[in-house]
Amino acid sequence: MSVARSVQETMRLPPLPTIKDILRLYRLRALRQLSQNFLLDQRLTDKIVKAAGNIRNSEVCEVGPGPGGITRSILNRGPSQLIVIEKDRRFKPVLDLLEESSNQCMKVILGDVMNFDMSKIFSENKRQEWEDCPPHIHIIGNLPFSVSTPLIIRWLQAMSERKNAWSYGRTRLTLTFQKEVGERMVADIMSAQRCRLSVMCQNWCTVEHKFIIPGRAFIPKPEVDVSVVRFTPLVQPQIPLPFKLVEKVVRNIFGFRQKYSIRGAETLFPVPVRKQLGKEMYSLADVNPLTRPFQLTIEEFGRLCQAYCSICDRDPRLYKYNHRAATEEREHFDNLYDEEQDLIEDVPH
Ligand SMILES: C[S@@+](CC[C@H](N)C(=O)[O-])C[C@H]1O[C@@H](n2cnc3c(N)ncnc32)[C@H](O)[C@@H]1O
Repeated sequence: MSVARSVQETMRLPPLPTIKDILRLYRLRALRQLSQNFLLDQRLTDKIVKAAGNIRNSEVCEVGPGPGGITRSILNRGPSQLIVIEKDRRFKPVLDLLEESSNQCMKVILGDVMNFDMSKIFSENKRQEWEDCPPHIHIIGNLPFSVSTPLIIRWLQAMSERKNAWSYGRTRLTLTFQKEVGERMVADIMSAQRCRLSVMCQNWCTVEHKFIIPGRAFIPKPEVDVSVVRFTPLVQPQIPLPFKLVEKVVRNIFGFRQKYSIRGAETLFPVPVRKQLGKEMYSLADVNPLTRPFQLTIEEFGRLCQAYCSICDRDPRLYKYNHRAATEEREHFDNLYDEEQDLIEDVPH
């Protein structure tokens, strides 16, 4: 019998707080005041944890445990360690009770997951080389939608730099998102949902849309349904370039979703040279400028990013150009290139 199993069998977890308990605990009339949607149905919390894969003897970090529904399902599956990171200190007493019953398997950390550095929280012996199998470390969470989407962007960047939890190797993530966001993350080319998020997620990860939880399963019920999505970082991203650079090119190209993709690519450059450099970028990349953004494969985005780099390496000031910057900064660039264009045109051919 494994150590994890014997620990699990002696564990007596306190019952999950009921809706009434939560209302009483927080002296609330309505749960809506907490701006959170809780999952108190154990069949569903078990299903989320199962979607993460086999976590027995693994180290797990749960983000946003709240009253601990998913936490219980994690503990019941026998991890060797569970660290939970919760921002709202009102959940601390409930989580402390769970910690006490967990045979020292669980640790509660009050903190904001957006700025939390996980590069030291797991055991050293769990580290794996990036090229090896993913480590026996899992991150699981049902966070508010307003947190989970910016968080995954931040974490994709951390993965690309092998920082944070990804200093341990290709740590897997199982998270919930608003259904439409989850569908965008896995959207293929030509699909209506294909967007910047699809390209960014799929460039660094294998993304699996596991299942949908109807909004009515949550308390209080959100207006939308919820997707459970699992991310496994790729050994080699399809576009092996810095995150910020890829993000900039993909964001600009999707800036005009229904237009020819070259229209968005042109906004990477100051107005006076925009048409000319946009054309050069597509020619260098050997991509048809009349494709729409959602028709471009990640490989084509990769060639466009490489072409953008070649153009900027010739004139590194271009790397700094941002067509969404404050008017003053943008105009500075536009005037600069306007004057230079005049000079070029004045030179006799
Ligand atoms: C939607 S509730 C879900 C709670 C629980 N996981 C469940 O499924 O019932 C989200 C939880 O995330 C916590 N949370 C929100 N923002 C957070 C952040 N930035 N860092 C850590 N926890 C956060 C909230 O306090 C809340 O407990």
